[in-house]
Amino acid sequence: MQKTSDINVVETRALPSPAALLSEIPKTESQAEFIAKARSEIHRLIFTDDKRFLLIIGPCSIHDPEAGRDYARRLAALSREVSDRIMIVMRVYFEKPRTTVGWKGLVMDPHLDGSHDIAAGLRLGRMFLRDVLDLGLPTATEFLDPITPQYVADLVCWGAIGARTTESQTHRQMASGLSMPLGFKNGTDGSIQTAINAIKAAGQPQTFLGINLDGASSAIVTRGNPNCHIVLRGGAGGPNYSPEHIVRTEEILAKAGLPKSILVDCSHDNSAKKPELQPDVMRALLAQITAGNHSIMGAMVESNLGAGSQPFPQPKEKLRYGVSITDGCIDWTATEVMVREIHATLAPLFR
Ligand SMILES: O=C[C@H](O)[C@H](O)COP(=O)(O)O
Ligand SMILES: C=C(OP(=O)(O)O)C(=O)O
Repeated sequence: MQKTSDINVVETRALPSPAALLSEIPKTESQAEFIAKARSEIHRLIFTDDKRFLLIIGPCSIHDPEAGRDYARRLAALSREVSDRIMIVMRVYFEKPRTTVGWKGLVMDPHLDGSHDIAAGLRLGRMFLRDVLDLGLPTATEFLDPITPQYVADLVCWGAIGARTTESQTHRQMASGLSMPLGFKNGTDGSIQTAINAIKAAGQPQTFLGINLDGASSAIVTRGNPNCHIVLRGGAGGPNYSPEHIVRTEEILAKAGLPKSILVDCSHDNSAKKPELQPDVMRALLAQITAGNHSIMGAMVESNLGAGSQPFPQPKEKLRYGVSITDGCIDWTATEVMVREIHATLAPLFR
C-alpha cells in the first residue's frame, strides 16, 4: 500500500512513563510540603497585599547541572539573607523555545551533542529540581512541551508560559490543569491582550489530549487554574515597564475583570537583550513601587555565575564554566549587588 504517514519520521523512541520516572526519582514528604508552602506563599505575594517582593531569578537555561548547583547554593544563602522583604524563586529552565532553531534545553538534549536523549534529560531535570528544593529554594520553570509537565511539574513551585506560546490553545489548555501559580508572558509582538486572553482561557475548565501517568493517550479534563497572571517582557516595539505601560496594563487587567497583579521580566525586550541593563530596569521598577505602585508584585532576572553568554554549539570541553549558552545573564557579583539593593530600597515599605 502507498505509504501515507510517517514519511518524514525517522525514528520513534519509547520513553519511560511518567509514573516510572516519578517512582525512580521520587519526591520526599518534606519536598512535597515545601512545594505546597512555596506555592501558597507565591500566590499570596501575587494576589494579596503582601509587601514582600517576588524575585524569579537564575540562569536563562540550565545546561551544566554542576554549575547550576553551584549557582543554587549561592542563591540559597543570599535568599536567607533577604527573605524578610524578598521571596527568591530560582529559574530552573530546561525547555527553550527558539525563534528558529537552536539548542532546545536540557530535557531535549542533555548531552549537548544533538543526540536528543530525552529520557536522560527528564531524569537530570527531576534530579536537579529536587536538589534545588533541598537547598530551601522554590523552583520556577517554563512549560513548553505539553507532555513534559507529567514528568516534572510536581517539583515546580511557579510556572511560565513563554512569549512564543502564550497565544497557543495547547498551552492555555495545559496551563488550565497545572497546579502552581503561573505567569503568561506578553506576546513577542508586545501584545498584552494575548496574555489576558490566555489568563482567561487557562482559568476555565478544559478538555484536551494528553498522556496519563502510565503514558497512555488520554483526554485530560481540568478544573481551570485560577492562579495565572501577566508577565511583561517587552516586545517588538520596545520595553513595557515604564509607569505609562504599567498604568495601561492595570487598565486592561481591570477591564478584563482580572486582578491588577503584574510581574516584570527585566530581561528579553525589556533590556533590549543586553543583560547588563537588567539592574537599571529593576531600579525603574523599585522607583515605581516606592512611589506607591501596588500592581508590580515582582520581577524576573536572568543571572548566572558568569556574565553574558557564549556561542553554542561548540565542543563541550571548550565551554566556559557557569556562562549561559542561551540568552546572556548578569554575573554572580552583579546579582548579589542587585538583590541587596532591592532589599535596601524596599526597607521603608516595611517600617
Ligand atoms: O530566553 C530565551 C530566548 O530568548 C528564547 O529562547 C529565544 O531564543 P532565540 O531567539 O535565541 O532562539
Ligand atoms: C524564553 C523566555 O522568555 P520569553 O518567552 O519572554 O522570550 C525565558 O524567560 O526564558
